[in-house]
Amino acid sequence: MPSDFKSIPLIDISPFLAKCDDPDVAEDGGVREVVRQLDEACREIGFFYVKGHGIPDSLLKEVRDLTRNFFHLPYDEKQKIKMTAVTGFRGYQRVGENITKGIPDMHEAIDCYREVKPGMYGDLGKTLEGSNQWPVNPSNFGLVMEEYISLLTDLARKIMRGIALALGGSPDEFEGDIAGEPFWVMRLIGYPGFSGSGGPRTAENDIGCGAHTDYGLLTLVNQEDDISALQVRNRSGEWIRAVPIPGTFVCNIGDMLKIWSNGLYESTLHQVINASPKYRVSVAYFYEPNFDAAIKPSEFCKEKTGGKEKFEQAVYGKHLVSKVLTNFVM
Ligand SMILES: N=C(N)NCCCC[C@H](N)C(=O)O
Ligand SMILES: O=C(O)CCC(=O)C(=O)O
Ligand SMILES: [Fe+2]
Repeated sequence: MPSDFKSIPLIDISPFLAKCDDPDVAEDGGVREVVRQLDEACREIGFFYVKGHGIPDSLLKEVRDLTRNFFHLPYDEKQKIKMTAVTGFRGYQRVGENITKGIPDMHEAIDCYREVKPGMYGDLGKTLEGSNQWPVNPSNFGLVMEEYISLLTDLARKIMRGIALALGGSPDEFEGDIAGEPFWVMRLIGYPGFSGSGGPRTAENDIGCGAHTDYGLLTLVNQEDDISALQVRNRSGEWIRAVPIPGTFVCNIGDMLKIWSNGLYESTLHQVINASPKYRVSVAYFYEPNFDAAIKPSEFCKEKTGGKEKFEQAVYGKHLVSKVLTNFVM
């Protein structure tokens, strides 16, 4: 359960990043302070901002600019990389194609996943087999995105080392069988501005992305600097805004970390409503377990939470595929 938080904390992770791969990482004072802040944010909220993450501001902006420019192209151009079951659900989906709890979301997106080669995970992986579809214009689109993905994969792996320490484990708790071969998902998302001309606002025309939790371990959202649209639900059901803080990522916990920590950390409900007249883009990167990892409450988290398993084991890839298949009707 999240608490009745009213705002989301900002954590400067630079002291931790400097030491996170050292064998004696847990002994450093600066590291311990970052770990304490991570623990508090993950227990009470499931969301936090990070700064001091080392990803240049210029790259964060370039990725958003490429995304925005693509969505501003005519539909004919965008549908050249259309997402279908045949493309392994990779590619472009238009506004209203993604569905959350039965209601079409008011966003368009390009969905990307770590490559899945034919037969790689047997039947489990079939749905997502394929490689990503990048727009051909501008010609560096795919390269920039792949560079970004590789930097974020490394950053997320490091933050997960901090989270492992925050839970009271060893730093490499999530490496090996859990996330030694991390799957990742990335969504380039565009939310049309609210025009006010389509009549009164209803759930059907208002919600950029309906209330949901994320599926994996840790999400890093690169959002627009000047539009506040992402909202996070606290214990009383109030929606607290994750107002943009330029140069930061909004991070949040996914379902697999909730299970692994036996509920010590929560995957918190969130939604997106773009009430501004301006078009909003965001780029959400999801750091996930190994595709075929079976995730269950860890022994030491179980001990800390009364000794009983609160959640059943889940195979990450199965969880993801079941979501993908209900997010789109095709
Ligand atoms: N890979 C992640 N986490 N994607 C989040 C998308 C959330 C919306 C989706 N229709 C849903 O209902 O889950
Ligand atoms: O656009 C955002 O700020 C968040 C998007 C999100 O929650 C998601 O794609 O899972
Ligand atoms: Fe989300």
